Amino acid sequence: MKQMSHLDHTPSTPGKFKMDNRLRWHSSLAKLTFWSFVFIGVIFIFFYRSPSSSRFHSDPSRRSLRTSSWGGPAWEKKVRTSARIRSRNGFSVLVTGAAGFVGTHVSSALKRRGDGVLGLDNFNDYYDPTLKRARQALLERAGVFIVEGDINDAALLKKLFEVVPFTHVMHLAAQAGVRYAMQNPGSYVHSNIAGFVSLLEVCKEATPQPAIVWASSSSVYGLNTKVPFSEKDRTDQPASLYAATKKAGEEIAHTYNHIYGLSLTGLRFFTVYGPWGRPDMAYFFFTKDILNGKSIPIFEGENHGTVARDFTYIDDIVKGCLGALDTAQKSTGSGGKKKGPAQLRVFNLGNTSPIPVTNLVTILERLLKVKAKRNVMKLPRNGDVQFTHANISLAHRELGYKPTTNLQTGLKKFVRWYLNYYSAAGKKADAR
Ligand SMILES: O=C(O)[C@H]1O[C@H](OP(=O)(O)OP(=O)(O)OC[C@H]2O[C@@H](n3ccc(=O)[nH]c3=O)[C@H](O)[C@@H]2O)[C@H](O)[C@@H](O)[C@@H]1O
Repeated sequence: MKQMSHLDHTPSTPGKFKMDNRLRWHSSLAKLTFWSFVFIGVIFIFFYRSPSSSRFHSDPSRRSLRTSSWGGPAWEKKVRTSARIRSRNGFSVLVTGAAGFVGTHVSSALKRRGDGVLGLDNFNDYYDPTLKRARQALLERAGVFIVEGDINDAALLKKLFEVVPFTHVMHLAAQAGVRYAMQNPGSYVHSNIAGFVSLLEVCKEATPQPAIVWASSSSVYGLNTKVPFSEKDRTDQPASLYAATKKAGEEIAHTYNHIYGLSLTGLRFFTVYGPWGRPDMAYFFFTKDILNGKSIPIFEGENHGTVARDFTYIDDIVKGCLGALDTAQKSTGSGGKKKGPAQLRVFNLGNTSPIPVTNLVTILERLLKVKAKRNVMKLPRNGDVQFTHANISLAHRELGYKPTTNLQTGLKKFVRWYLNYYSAAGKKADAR
C-alpha cells in the first residue's frame, strides 16, 4: 500500500484535486517565506538604521553605570542582616527602587520602626546617579543595604527570596516621568511592564508568597475630566505611554492576583515632591533654573487655562505606603499555586488641593528670594494633562491616610534641603 505523506492529511478544499492543493500549498509557503524575510528586513532597518533608533533602548538597564555583581557568603550575610526584623510583628520588606526618591524615604521609615529592609536598585542614569549614590549612603548609615541589580534579573530576584523569606515587597522601581516617554519608550516597557512581570513571577513562586504594594500613578486618569479623581473613575484614556504602562501594571496586578493568589495593592501617587526629590520634576528644576537666572517654561491650557497639580508631600506619601503595607493581607498561594482568593486594592494618594503651577513658582520665588524668568507657553501635547485632583476618601477609610503638609510648608522643606545639599556638593567639588 502506498505510504501517505503528511501532506495528504492536509484538508483539501472541497471540489479540488489533492495534487493541485499541494502545489498551491508549496507556492503559498514560498510566498510566505519571501514576505516574512521582507517583513523582518523592514523591521531590522527600522530599528537599527533609523535616526531615532538610538532613542529606543531595548535594554535600558545598560544605562546602569556599573555592571551588577552579586552573590557569595559576604554578600548573603549583608542581605540577611539588612532584612532582619528588629521589632515584634515586624516585616521583612524588599524595597525595589530603594535609591529612588520615594524608595529612600520609605526604606528609612520602615527601618526606623524596626522592620527588616533590603533595597534593590539598578542605579540607572535617567537622572544624575550621584544623587542616587548620596541616598544610598544615607540608607547605608541607617543600616539598609541596597543590592545593585535590575528587577528584570530573575536569577537575582530568586536568589534574594532564597536568602530571605520576605513578608512584603514594596515595589517602587520604575521608569518615571511623563514627557520622557516620547524620547525613550523602550525604557518604560522594560521597567514598568517587563520588570513588574519579572518581579511578580518570582513572588508567585516564593514560599511564602509576599504581599506586594506597588507604585501606580495619578496619570492613569489621563483624559478623564470628572474631578476629583476617584478610584471608580475611568482609567482607559492614558495621555502618555508612561500612564499606559502604569495602567497596564494595574491590569497585570489583577491577573497575578486572580491566577496565583498574590495580595496586591497599587498606589496612585499624585505629583510627589520634597527633599531628596527627582531632578526631572518641575518643582526641582524650576528651583535650579530660578537660582541660575535661567528662564522657566510654565505651561498653560487653551485660552490661558490653568494647569494645576495635586502636589503631595513625601512624608504624607510615606505614611500612605506604610498604611498600605500594614493593612495588606497575606497572599494566599505558595510555590506558584493559588489556595484561595486574595486581596486586590488600588488607592489614590494625593493631597486633595490642586495648586496652579504659576502659584508653585510664586512660592519658590519667595523662598529663594529670586524673581523667576517666566516663559509662559502652551501645554505641549506630549503626555501632560491639565489638571489632577485626588479624592482620597478610600485611602482615608482603609489606610488611615490623611495628608497634613500644604505646598508652602513642603516646598520650604524642599528648598532648605536643596540649598544644603548643593552647597555641600559644591564645597566638595571645590575641595577636589
Ligand atoms: O502624579 C503622577 O502620577 C506623576 O507626577 C509627576 O508628573 P507631573 O505631574 O507631570 O510632574 P512634573 O513633571 O513635575 O510637572 C508638574 C507640573 O508642572 C508643569 N510643567 C512641567 C514642566 C515644565 O517645563 N513646565 C511646566 O509647567 C506640568 O504641566 C505639571 O502641571 C511625575 O513626574 C510622574 O512620575 C508621576 O507619576
